[in-house]
Amino acid sequence: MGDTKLREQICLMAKSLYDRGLAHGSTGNISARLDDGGLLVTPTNSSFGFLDPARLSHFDKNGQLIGGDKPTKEMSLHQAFYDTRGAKAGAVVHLHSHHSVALSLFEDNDRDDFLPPLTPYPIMKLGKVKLLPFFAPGDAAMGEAIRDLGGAHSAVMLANHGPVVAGNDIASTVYAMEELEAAARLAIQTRGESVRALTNEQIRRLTSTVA
Ligand SMILES: O=C(CO)COP(=O)(O)O
Ligand SMILES: [Zn+2]
Repeated sequence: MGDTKLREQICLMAKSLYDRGLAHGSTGNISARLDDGGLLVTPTNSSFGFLDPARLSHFDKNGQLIGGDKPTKEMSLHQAFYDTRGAKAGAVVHLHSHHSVALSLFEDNDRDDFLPPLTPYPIMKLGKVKLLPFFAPGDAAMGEAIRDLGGAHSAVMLANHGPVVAGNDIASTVYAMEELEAAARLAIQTRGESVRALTNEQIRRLTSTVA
């Protein structure tokens, strides 16, 4: 996407997340690829509700900061997804969304498949979400942890911190993130109840026809 349009889209998506309580205070960050291989990134300590398109951090295709405010302190996290997922990664979104964080606090999570398989869309849009250990905001070690996954996951959950999703473009990445949060919410609401989860066969069919 071109510069002007992408700036507008990042700010529009960020405000939509903020308005619905998915990105409170100054939490979260977004990055997205420009047509020329550069990156637009939300500035550090900015609120998703009040982003200025003209002040987004702008990196050229060689990773040099060439404009805008100081970028998010989670650049290592974002860069690790771009480096390991290649052309599949056109945008990365990180949030501190409430239900995803809440679900990560329980001891009995499946670390290789964080979300219980209750409904189709999270499976279709995210695949298996890897649960990673806690990393403090700004810790470059989380970038290394993503690199260690070798690009196998489009979504990870940082325990006690927040989810990170990479996707083809800004819109589909935000939508996938919303699936993660909705699935975590459903998992919490049904926790301890005797629910009918999707069967392995149903999951297999969903993942073989991902759209
Ligand atoms: O989510 C955040 C830290 O993990 C927000 O950090 P930034 O304000 O630097 O983007
Ligand atoms: Zn964070």
